[in-house]
Amino acid sequence: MKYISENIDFNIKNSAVTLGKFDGLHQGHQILIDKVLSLKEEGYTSVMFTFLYHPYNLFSDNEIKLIFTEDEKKHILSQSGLDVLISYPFSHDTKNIEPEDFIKNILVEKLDAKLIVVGNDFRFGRNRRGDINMLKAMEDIYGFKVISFEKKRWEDTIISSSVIRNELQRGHMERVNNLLGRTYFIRGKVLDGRKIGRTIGMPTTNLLPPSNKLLPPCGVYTSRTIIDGVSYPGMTNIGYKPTVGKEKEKGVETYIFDFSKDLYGKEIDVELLEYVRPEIKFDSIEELKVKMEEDLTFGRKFFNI
Ligand SMILES: Cc1cc2nc3c(=O)[nH]c(=O)nc-3n(C[C@H](O)[C@H](O)[C@H](O)COP(=O)(O)O)c2cc1C
Ligand SMILES: Nc1ncnc2c1ncn2[C@@H]1O[C@H](COP(=O)(O)OP(=O)(O)OP(=O)(O)O)[C@@H](O)[C@H]1O
Repeated sequence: MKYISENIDFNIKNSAVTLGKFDGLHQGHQILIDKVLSLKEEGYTSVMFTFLYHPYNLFSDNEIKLIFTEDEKKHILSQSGLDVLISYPFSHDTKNIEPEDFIKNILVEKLDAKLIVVGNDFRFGRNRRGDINMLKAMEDIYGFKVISFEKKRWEDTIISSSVIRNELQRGHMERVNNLLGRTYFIRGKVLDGRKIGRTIGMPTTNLLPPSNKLLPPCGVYTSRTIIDGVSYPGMTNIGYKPTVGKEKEKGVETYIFDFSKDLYGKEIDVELLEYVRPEIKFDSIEELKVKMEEDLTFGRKFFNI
């Protein structure tokens, strides 16, 4: 997969392009991705056009945190067969582009779009004035075709990134994973912890996600860790480790069942399955150790191991 970001001087030919923010690459997004992939088989260049920063970040002090960071998104899409991912810089200029100019300057001139694949509520350009009716009205002028989809639902809920972010902030992992249609994960390089885990007989892997990664509430979760394509069950603590001297950053620490290889420096994905309990500040490491043993017993039952 070709990845284009920051650079706005690209020139792609004969494309089938899907447009949007695509945070989470959820089931609804997947319909559009599958469509451009099927058009790839017909000879089109399959493209996802998205913006590098979540559009709200530029205009509010509160950074919008993402279900999947740019790296995680690239990781998922690089395995999908998509030809090109464009993360267009989101600046004041981009925000203020008139929708007609977006169609002409970007979709037609830079992407040579022949097919434009979007959800039926897709809006774009200054004041979100552009929509599928505007795109359809320009089909004959520019020689492209618009393919639009009804918004996919899960049970009674219309799936969207905002709904999933909301559930994630409440720690409703099963719901998050159902809405996503994939398992939420945190990708990162394994860091050195304080190495206290080893001394209490529980070696763990520590990840420190970037500040714009949306994490669920602090607490213990059942998890699966993907290492070199192999999935290992475990128990993950999300939080600040208050018992052993509070960390400044919210971290992701995992005990993997029956695993003893050294993982320092390795890139892993930690998938979260279910919330188990809150993170607790214990009065002693001994009490923490007892609780962690209980977590592992719970986990072994959960995974049937
Ligand atoms: C399953 C699990 C549950 C944990 N629960 C808590 C907790 O409730 N409170 C806490 O302060 N730390 C908790 N921790 C973090 C421990 O403090 C940490 O594993 C230990 O101090 C070792 O840290 P180190 O890897 O930095 O050496 C938990 C860790 C795991 C793996
Ligand atoms: N449930 C869905 N079913 C089908 N298409 C969808 C669905 N949700 C979004 N899309 C389409 O996927 C593309 C990317 O969507 P985008 O990420 O911009 O919106 P979203 O997932 O609804 O997020 P937000 O909650 O931030 O609006 C758009 O073309 C959008 O219309």
